[in-house]
Amino acid sequence: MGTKADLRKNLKSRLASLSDQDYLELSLKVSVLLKHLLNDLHVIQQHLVIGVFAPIEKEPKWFLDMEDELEKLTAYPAYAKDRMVFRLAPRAELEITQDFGVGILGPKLSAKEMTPKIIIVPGLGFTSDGKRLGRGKGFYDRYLEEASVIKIGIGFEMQIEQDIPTDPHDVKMDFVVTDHRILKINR
Ligand SMILES: Nc1nc2c(c(=O)[nH]1)N(C=O)[C@@H](CNc1ccc(C(=O)N[C@@H](CCC(=O)O)C(=O)O)cc1)CN2
Ligand SMILES: Nc1ncnc2c1ncn2[C@@H]1O[C@H](COP(=O)(O)OP(=O)(O)OP(=O)(O)O)[C@@H](O)[C@H]1O
Repeated sequence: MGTKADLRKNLKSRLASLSDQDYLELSLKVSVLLKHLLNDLHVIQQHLVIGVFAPIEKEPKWFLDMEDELEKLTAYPAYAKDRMVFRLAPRAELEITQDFGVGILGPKLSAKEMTPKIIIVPGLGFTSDGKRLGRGKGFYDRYLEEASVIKIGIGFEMQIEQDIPTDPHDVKMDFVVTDHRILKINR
């Protein structure tokens, strides 16, 4: 098994090879399965705030098949003194920010800070037993360390690895959703 850095490079080039059309088709499949999982978790009936993300690069467009009611429950990552918090906002109210050092859509500073009950976690790679490889900044690992929250990793089937090198601070997912399947991790 290589290092995290090697694996990141490998996964990034795999994703870069996805055509725009495949990216959209696979995203739609991810979104359909994620919708089923969120229904099973009674997100809308129970008004559970859900931490999501504004996709960058080839992260799945998880929202393509979502119900409109979900928009009232979405909270997006925001930078706060070196750590990440979540602020409630519908997708239409996001604005471009450079707060994390790269241009990403994020909530306005006036948006209400919330503690999500469920977090949709982006990643460069996942394993079927819930390991995750992120972009190497540690924002999610540091946030998830303190939060007792249901963690749903999402990515394309091509991002599923046999194994991923981990450090003690790496946090495991409770579910991994791809374009093919919903993996429930038993821990
Ligand atoms: N969509 C999305 N939102 C997110 C994250 C994420 O991974 N994806 N984050 C997850 O932490 C946080 C932001 N942190 C980020 C850190 C690095 C990069 C990034 O694109 N890094 C480049 C390298 C840039 C550089 O180091 O100069 C890269 O990975 O190619 C993006 C987001 C919160 N919001
Ligand atoms: N719980 C933590 N406490 C302290 N430092 C941490 C913690 N989690 C991660 N870090 C630090 O963050 C950096 C990046 O960690 P790592 O390579 O595991 O990130 P990642 O999981 O790929 O990224 P991300 O979580 O942002 O998507 C490392 O230097 C690590 O020491």
